[in-house]
Amino acid sequence: MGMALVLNCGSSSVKYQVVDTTVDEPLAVGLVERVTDHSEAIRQIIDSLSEPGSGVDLKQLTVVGHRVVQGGAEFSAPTIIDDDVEREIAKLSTLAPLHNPPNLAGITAARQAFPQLPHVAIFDTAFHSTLPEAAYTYAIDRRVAKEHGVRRYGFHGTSHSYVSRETARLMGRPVEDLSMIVLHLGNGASAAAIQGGRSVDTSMGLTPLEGLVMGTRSGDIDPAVTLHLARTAGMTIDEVDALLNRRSGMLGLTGYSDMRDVWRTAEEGSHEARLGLDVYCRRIRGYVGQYYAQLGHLDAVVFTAGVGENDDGVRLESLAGLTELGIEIDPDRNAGRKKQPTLVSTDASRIQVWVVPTNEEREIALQSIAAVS
Ligand SMILES: Nc1ncnc2c1ncn2[C@@H]1O[C@H](COP(=O)(O)OP(=O)(O)O)[C@@H](O)[C@H]1O
Ligand SMILES: CC(=O)OP(=O)(O)O
Ligand SMILES: [Mg+2]
Repeated sequence: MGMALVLNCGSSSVKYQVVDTTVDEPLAVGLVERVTDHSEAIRQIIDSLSEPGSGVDLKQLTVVGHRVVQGGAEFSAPTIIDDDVEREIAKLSTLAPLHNPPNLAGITAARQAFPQLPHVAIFDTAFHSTLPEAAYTYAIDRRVAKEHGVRRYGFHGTSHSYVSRETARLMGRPVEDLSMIVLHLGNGASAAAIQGGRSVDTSMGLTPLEGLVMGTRSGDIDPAVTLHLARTAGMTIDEVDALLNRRSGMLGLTGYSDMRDVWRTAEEGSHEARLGLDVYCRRIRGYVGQYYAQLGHLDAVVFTAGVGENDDGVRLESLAGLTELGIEIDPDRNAGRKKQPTLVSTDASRIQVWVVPTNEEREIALQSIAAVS
């Protein structure tokens, strides 16, 4: 039992929740957008929670839980934060350049605001620590890989873990008996193959750049694209980094990183927007096929996060044409945004397709409270 303030500090936003384990709904939930200064954002959050009528008594807090994206090989469990842990998280920033720096800024500001409380880091990478060696190993010189820690880590683990357990519960079967593919499609996006509740493959790699097409990130490309741009276009490493992480994906293809804008312009007749959607959905379909083959048996495909929960067009198009593989969406069940878990496959579909809203903040709260109990 306990009460947690959860901070999910992103590159441009801070999401927060106050969670009491004895209550299903959060006591407070919010989002501060267009954040440039995380100390300032956290001060704003604390001010608004301190107001009478906020529904929260901050004196009741027992822990502050922080989302940290990259935990590297060091962290595979919830970790109580001290100065050493903060330094380790800072060192891992090169392996999650859009994420660990804001995560850390949030930790520093919150430790100053609540010095008397324990602070716990919950890592995106932790759930993927079960990846088999063959799934996390890149086919490069193994001495170079070992010396520089080059391997696949995987991200969005808190979401993949929560959503896979929630899906098993909804299907009325033990998660230990199920094989599923979870598609976390937010601004960042990743697929995970989950067997018996354990992650056995995932599309993000050393950093959150690999895999699916995302809002501003390219996902999979030939690594020689980087070399080519450096050699023939004279781009620096930092320029290529910014290109692939910040100016690619849907933004690079269509001019918009938000799927609502992409659909709108596609419907207005933009060829680029329509092509962007085709590239996005084709990549998802490819990963579903790949993970289906790796798992050998599949019970469910699950959509979650901003795009997965809200974008019926992406769901429909990415799983189109898979009836022979036992995957068939029902267009009527699929239609619309899903605020609640929803079965969207036909009754004839051998493999169930679900939309299950994620709740990273609640999961972080529960894990943080457990870590200090
Ligand atoms: N109604 C909607 N229809 C289609 N896409 C949506 C809708 N609402 C949100 N999205 C998509 O969800 C994305 C944000 O997803 P989210 O999971 O909140 O991302 P993050 O946690 O990375 O900020 C937006 O960029 C947008 O593409
Ligand atoms: C790891 C990652 O890509 O996170 P987000 O989707 O929040 O950007
Ligand atoms: Mg997210």
